[in-house]
Amino acid sequence: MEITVIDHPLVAHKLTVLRDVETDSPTFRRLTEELVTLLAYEATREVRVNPVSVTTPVAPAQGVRLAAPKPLVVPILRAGLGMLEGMVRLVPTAEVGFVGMVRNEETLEPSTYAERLPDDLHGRQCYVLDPMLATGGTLAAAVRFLVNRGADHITCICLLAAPEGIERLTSLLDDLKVPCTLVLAGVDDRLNEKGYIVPGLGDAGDRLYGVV
Ligand SMILES: O=P(O)(O)OC[C@H]1O[C@H](OP(=O)(O)OP(=O)(O)O)[C@H](O)[C@@H]1O
Ligand SMILES: O=c1cc[nH]c(=O)[nH]1
Ligand SMILES: [Mg+2]
Repeated sequence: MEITVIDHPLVAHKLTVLRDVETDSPTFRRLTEELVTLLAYEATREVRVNPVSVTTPVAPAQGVRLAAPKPLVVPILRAGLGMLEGMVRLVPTAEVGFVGMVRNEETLEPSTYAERLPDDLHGRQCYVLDPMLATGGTLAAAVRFLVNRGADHITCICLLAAPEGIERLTSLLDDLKVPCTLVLAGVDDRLNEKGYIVPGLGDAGDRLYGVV
């Protein structure tokens, strides 16, 4: 798996404010969207395009347009939903599918409670959105789900990861037959005994939408 950690002062600045326990939900939501737009610029470097010709007011010109089928953006509910606007701002013609997953806070195992995706993903480039890659179980299950449906190119966009989670994700997806890349704003120190990223930013879903 190809892994890119974005090294940019604006990303570092926004991530720092996002982490701050004093940052309120409206600001957290806005910063999440802004960060995703910055990460998406790098994450879409391999998006498929076709050559096209257009005519400018002055002369014919050669260019490119996004290829069909359209890219599919898949936020992992709940917290990944906070990343959706920032992503579709950059790729407005993308389609959007949804997967709802929650991690059991005792066992740290993910379970899927909702899914609304095209049945057939053959030939689709998929962009999976989830702010937190902690143990890696949730993201690995989501990627596996999309590949089993036929997706042939996966890009995961996360804000923060733990080194243990990246290692586990890589090993869980070791046998994947399609290209899979991971784009991140930062890699933190470790996981704590509750499976939270340290220093992290706490529970991303709760900070976006409130404690449930
Ligand atoms: O890498 P893992 O150890 O699997 O954990 C990461 C997952 O945990 C969080 O979601 P959570 O289960 O809290 O659901 P939520 O988005 O509804 O808050 C986060 O958004 C990831 O989906
Ligand atoms: O640090 C963490 C780990 C899992 N989920 C979160 O929202 N934060
Ligand atoms: Mg949560």
